[in-house]
Amino acid sequence: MLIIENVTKHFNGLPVVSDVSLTVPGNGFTVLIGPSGCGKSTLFDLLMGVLPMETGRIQWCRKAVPDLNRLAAYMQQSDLLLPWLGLADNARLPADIAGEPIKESGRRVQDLFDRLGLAGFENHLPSTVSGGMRQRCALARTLMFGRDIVLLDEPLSALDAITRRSLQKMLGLLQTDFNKTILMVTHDIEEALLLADELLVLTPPPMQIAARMGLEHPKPRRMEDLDLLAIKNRVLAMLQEKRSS
Ligand SMILES: Nc1ncnc2c1ncn2[C@@H]1O[C@H](COP(=O)(O)OP(=O)(O)OP(=O)(O)O)[C@@H](O)[C@H]1O
Repeated sequence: MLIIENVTKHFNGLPVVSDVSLTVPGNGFTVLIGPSGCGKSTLFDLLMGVLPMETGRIQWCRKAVPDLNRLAAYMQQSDLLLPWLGLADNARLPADIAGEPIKESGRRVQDLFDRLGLAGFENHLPSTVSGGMRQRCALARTLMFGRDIVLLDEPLSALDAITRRSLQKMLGLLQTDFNKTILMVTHDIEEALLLADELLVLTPPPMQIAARMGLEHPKPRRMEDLDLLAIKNRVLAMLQEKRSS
């Protein structure tokens, strides 16, 4: 279980993240949804140890840890693939940096490429494949870190709606097939409702958690589900109210 308690951060004296606490059960999928600029990237930078926390504690598997730097893999909006490397070499980078033998890392990459629908594209350069394929490669690279926790910072926001839906299924695999503990931020309410076990609605800055909703609907989910549609409307109303208050 990942426990995050009382995280606070100011920039230039102004609060950006204000006393945020949340828990992600092992193999859980928690989604943060909030308005643009509410501090989501700052929160992830704090969790990853990129920025120092002013207050806050993190626990993983009942042990206090300073940050998630060595425990979590972080996937961002931009695929950050190196343009001069083929897709398989891009995905293998974390293993290369860790000094893993190429035979072993090559086998792991091939397994991921088979499961993520990238088989046959191992040697393609990023510029020669679609945005969806590049993000699948970025997902494979994230999985190559072999970490138990995955932080997803709007990983699909640069994609068109149809590609996005197919990639959402793939993000679901992180939980069902790869057994990860996942914390994701997104602006897309439907994406949140399709994937989350718990949905946390954020306030405009300074970031606080305005509402916590458990979603026990079996997965895979469909947005046609009337109950999910009702929750979507509730979350939308909440976000609009927070924006205007
Ligand atoms: N290094 C910094 N110095 C000063 N202010 C900063 C710094 N980094 C972020 N901010 C401010 O903190 C607030 C939150 O920024 P952050 O990038 O975390 O938001 P976000 O929710 O990830 O935004 P978006 O949804 O647009 O990606 C913004 O008002 C931003 O201008």
